[in-house]
Amino acid sequence: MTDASLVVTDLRVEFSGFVAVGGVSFDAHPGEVRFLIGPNGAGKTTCIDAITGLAKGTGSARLGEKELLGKQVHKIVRLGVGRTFQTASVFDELTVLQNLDIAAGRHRSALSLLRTRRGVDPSIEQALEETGLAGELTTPAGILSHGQKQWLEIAMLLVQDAKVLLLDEPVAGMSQDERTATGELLRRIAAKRIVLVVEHDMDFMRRYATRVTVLHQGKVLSQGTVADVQADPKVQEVYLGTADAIAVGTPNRKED
Ligand SMILES: Nc1ncnc2c1ncn2[C@@H]1O[C@H](COP(=O)(O)OP(=O)(O)OP(=O)(O)O)[C@@H](O)[C@H]1O
Repeated sequence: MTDASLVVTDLRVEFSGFVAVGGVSFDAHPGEVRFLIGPNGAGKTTCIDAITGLAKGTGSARLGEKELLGKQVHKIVRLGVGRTFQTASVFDELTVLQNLDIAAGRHRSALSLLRTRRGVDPSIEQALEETGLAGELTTPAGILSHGQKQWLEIAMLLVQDAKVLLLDEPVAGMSQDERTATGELLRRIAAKRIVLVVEHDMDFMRRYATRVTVLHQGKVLSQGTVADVQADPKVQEVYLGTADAIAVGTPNRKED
């Protein structure tokens, strides 16, 4: 839960002289589902990497009064900034509850593992309810569906009380039903947290984004509501000739 905003100003990331992110500014507030979109190589993941300390960036990325750039990864996590990766990173051989215990920094004895329900922390209980995984407590993460694994990752961030959730392509590879469930989940968790979603899926973006920043070649191409960016000729030009062009340029036919 947070009242603070994430404000990124003139973010710049270079890899051996190659400018991957060249002066990007955007902000994200609690209560909105914020999207970062753009073609392959636009710099979306690198922005998240810089905010979370995995890539060295210059400029500024502030969470409230706190500057994140230049801090070590674990210190950024401690400030409440959590992220997911394009491939879900859960422990396949452990149960859903064990994964959440680890995320919560809790060590559960073998005995209490047998009496699972009784020993569930309120924060874990809440994360399970919020992500729809309450019925999967004792399921090994490895046999969860692709969508459920992503939700487990999000649940792990929730038990850590993440104030900022940076989600890298959360619906990639999901079924239509899982996408819808994920969109609803993002809306719920965004009510009191900052949620920034990197996505390629334009239908999903148009359905759930409150505001969008479009990146292209490391720079902000367009920024605003879904309607704003859809109507922007610069955006249409960049997506022209790609599979995404139709989705950006025309109303959503599948899900509206
Ligand atoms: N560690 C790295 N070393 C060198 N170049 C990198 C590194 N990480 C990313 N890049 C380059 O920076 C640019 C931006 O990459 P990034 O992964 O941020 O793009 P993206 O918008 O997330 O793309 P995608 O949608 O394909 O994931 C790309 O040209 C990429 O090849």
